[in-house]
Amino acid sequence: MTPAARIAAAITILDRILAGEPAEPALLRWSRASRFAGSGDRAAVRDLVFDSLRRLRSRAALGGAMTGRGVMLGLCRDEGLDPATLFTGDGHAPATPSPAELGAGRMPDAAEALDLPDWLLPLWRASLGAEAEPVALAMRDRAPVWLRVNLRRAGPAEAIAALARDGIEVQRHETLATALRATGGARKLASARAYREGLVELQDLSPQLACAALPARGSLLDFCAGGGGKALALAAQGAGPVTAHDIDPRRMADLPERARRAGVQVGIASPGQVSGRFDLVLADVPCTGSGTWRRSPDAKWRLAAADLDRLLQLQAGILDQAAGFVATGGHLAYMTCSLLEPENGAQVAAFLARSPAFQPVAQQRFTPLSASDGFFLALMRRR
Ligand SMILES: C[S@@+](CC[C@H](N)C(=O)[O-])C[C@H]1O[C@@H](n2cnc3c(N)ncnc32)[C@H](O)[C@@H]1O
Repeated sequence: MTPAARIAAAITILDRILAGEPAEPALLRWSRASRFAGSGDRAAVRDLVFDSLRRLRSRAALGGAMTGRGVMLGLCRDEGLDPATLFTGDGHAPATPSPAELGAGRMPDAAEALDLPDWLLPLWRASLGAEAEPVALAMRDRAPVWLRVNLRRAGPAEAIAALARDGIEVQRHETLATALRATGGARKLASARAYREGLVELQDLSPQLACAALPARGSLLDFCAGGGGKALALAAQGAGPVTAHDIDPRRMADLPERARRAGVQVGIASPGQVSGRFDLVLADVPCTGSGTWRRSPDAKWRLAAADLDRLLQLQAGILDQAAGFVATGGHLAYMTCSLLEPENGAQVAAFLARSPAFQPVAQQRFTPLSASDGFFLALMRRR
């Protein structure tokens, strides 16, 4: 595909997303209907779509319309490309822009330039204070790929060498020995030996830092285990026995295989079948995901105030339930991948106010300025 044909494809996909289709199915539908597109084309079209979604408002302002064409004309202006060289109307290229289209673009206003929805902006500012603008701007860029070295299988040097043999270059984090940032060849990871044999796992730096700050000794219950990323990290750090639980067991379907590959033991508890008390209970609750909008940028535009209200209630209920499984002297770790204070500090403050058996131990918010994805951890202890 020519660069112009890739832009035309991105226009089609963006129009579907703007009409309400989620991004991943829209990309998949295009891929299935475009057998002529090679893997390089698919990756390039995906990047065009995701880069545009991260910067949707500013690009639509620059391009003069909240449409696939408007957003792609905005990309040309943003990146200093002459639209006339890509919007040629030749072959599979997009049609030549009309004079009205060419005249419609303008500079984004202050809110558009941050690429956040209007309704969210006051809450974003209240949550992040002086970091609100730099974090919003960081969320407009692609997220880095981070790997976690699984110390059960290999040390960092061995993992780095195995990755290098498969053409994957990494850089070590300054303080966390198990965290490696992929700087080249990340697309080859799924087939790399280091990944297939469990020497490394894909895990963002922020949850890695959060897990490293937890007391990983004794029994662990991961109450909202999902795919089990945190349970695996803590098992590798030495927690055990480890029990994974999720209200939707299908979300844990791959966990036994992931645990086998990682060389750790994880027991699976069916919904409602958890019993006893644990030294450490994780409540990695469902949240807005506002810290991970670089990876799922369409979620930024789909979130509504009513979703946040519903999530706040769900989180409070899960915290109360999970707290019931913490042993005396044990710890409760509340985690979100959100940057919004009502889901983070305020949720924890309300829990502590209604749960005198618990005392706060530590709280930390991670952002792209200090770590990688937006993430929140509160550690509490049962007296
Ligand atoms: C943020 S995800 C967990 C991600 C996971 N810990 C990981 O590291 O990959 C939240 C999970 O909470 C689960 N969940 C939602 N409501 C729940 C509830 N009431 N009890 C337990 N799990 C719940 C969801 O099914 C979802 O898998």
